[in-house]
Amino acid sequence: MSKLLKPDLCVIGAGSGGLTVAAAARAYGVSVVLIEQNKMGGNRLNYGCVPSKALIAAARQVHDIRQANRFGIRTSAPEIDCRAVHKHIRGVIDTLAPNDSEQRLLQSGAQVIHAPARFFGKDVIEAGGYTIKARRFVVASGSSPRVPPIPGLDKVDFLTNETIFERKDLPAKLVVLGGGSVGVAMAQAYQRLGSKVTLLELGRILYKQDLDVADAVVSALKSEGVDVRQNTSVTRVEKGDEGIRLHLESAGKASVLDGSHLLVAAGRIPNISELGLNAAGIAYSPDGITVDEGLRSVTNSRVYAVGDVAGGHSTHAANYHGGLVLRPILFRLSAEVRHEIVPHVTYTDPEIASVGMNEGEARGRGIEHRVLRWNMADNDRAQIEHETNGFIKVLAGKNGAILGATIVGRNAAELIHVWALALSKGLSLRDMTDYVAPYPTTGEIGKRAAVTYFQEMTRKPVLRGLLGGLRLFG
Ligand SMILES: Cc1cc2nc3c(=O)[nH]c(=O)nc-3n(C[C@H](O)[C@H](O)[C@H](O)COP(=O)(O)OP(=O)(O)OC[C@H]3O[C@@H](n4cnc5c(N)ncnc54)[C@H](O)[C@@H]3O)c2cc1C
Ligand SMILES: NC(=O)c1ccc[n+]([C@@H]2O[C@H](COP(=O)([O-])OP(=O)(O)OC[C@H]3O[C@@H](n4cnc5c(N)ncnc54)[C@H](O)[C@@H]3O)[C@@H](O)[C@H]2O)c1
Repeated sequence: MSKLLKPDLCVIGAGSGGLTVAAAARAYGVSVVLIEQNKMGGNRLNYGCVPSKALIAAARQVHDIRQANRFGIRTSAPEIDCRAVHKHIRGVIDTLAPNDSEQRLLQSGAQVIHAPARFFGKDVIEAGGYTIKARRFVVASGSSPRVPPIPGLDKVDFLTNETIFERKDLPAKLVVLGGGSVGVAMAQAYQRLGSKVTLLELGRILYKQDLDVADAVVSALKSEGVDVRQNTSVTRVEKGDEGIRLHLESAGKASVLDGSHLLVAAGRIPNISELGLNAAGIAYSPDGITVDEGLRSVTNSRVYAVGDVAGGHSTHAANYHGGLVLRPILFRLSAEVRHEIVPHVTYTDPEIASVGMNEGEARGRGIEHRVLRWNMADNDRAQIEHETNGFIKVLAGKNGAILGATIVGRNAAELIHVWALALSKGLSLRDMTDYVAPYPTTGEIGKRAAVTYFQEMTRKPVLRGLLGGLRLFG
């Protein structure tokens, strides 16, 4: 006999999206039941952002040591202690875990159930011996690694983001399948740590980025020794002498590639199949739960969806979604997702950070634009730091409107903040020149790019004539 709970709000999933909703709702005193079937903190803490960035940080240290001679500092080749690297990754997760813990939610007054949740009606969920009838539901069930239907893949061992960070040893010959944000970052990190990495991509690497942006990363990967193969498909996988053998096809030519390990980073699938969505009349597609602009299910008005299951692709998108759905749920206010203000980052070196439209999108949509560009090589701080690989591209619309910005370079994600704010607040290129930038900083590239928008104006004969006239007055 299951116990009946009747909270105001029931949240499925304790990842970034679900935790944001649950914690904020509790802060307003709303009764909340949160259901999580696996680890608190979801993908971000356990299998995604945190462990991957911790690994990348370790790999960056190795790279920087190898590059130290640029500053006149001689070092010997760094020795990598894989167990200690794993301990560092684990340590970061353990340090951050209390923020997402059950204890913290319990202290806030939420009830946490550890079990798979499933809808059994329009407003009923069952989980772990409880029946939960809530006024509103938020589905924040996230996504899982997509495993492509490659013959033989189901018969060999392969790694995904859910298993690779658990390893205490280094894959000797790592094959990475998929050249999206995850694949490229992992390929570079493992190569830096000492693996021999091959990166396989069906189409082009980082296909959502402009070609010049993606090329900056491809060149960096190649220069560091990663074997990058684009437009390459895997026709079959089997066990091989070294661990795994992949049969490849590229431009009509077949070849064979042996590796010790295979990392599948070929995209994500939303976690919807176990939720009983049909029983609740919740419409869905292969992309996730079908929601309106306010993230409400288009077919069940009691239900909202946030994060990866609602088409988000990042922790910050999940957090943003989480904050947004509280407006209608708690205050009966309207809400609308502004997709154009959500930044995207690829954590390679150089890093790629963007917000708003890129050049390809503007062209594809026939939107009038100008590209304002400033190279890292023309920035004093970048020269000082020997980090000259990269640039900023700002997309200017009519009357100095900002359509988007993409930054390529070390710590680009830190530099995109101001552009994310600009898009969020509707600032103009004039605004982006109208502040004092500290010198020497790489952030100056943004202001320099924005200034180029006004260069034509300084050459206008009318303005020059006016200046000449003013000089006559002494
Ligand atoms: C390798 C990697 C690196 C990444 N790095 C970054 C990064 O640096 N920055 C960034 O912003 N994004 C990054 N992302 C993306 C980011 O991790 C996700 O977008 C984010 O975690 C999504 O949060 P979420 O709350 O939607 O889902 P999740 O974090 O996936 O949480 C969903 C939770 O729901 C639970 N759940 C699912 N179904 C049920 C059910 N039926 N009952 C109960 N519980 C259920 C799951 O167990 C899970 O804990 C990365 C992704 C990967 C794979
Ligand atoms: N900072 C961030 O916001 C951040 C950082 C990392 C990841 N993420 C998110 O995590 C998610 C997962 O990233 P991802 O890189 O796995 O997915 P992705 O969809 O970005 O890229 C997957 C790539 O795999 C390729 N691919 C698919 N099948 C293949 C096959 N059979 N052989 C070779 N290549 C194949 C695709 O062509 C594509 O380029 C994305 O939604 C991403 O936005 C976000």
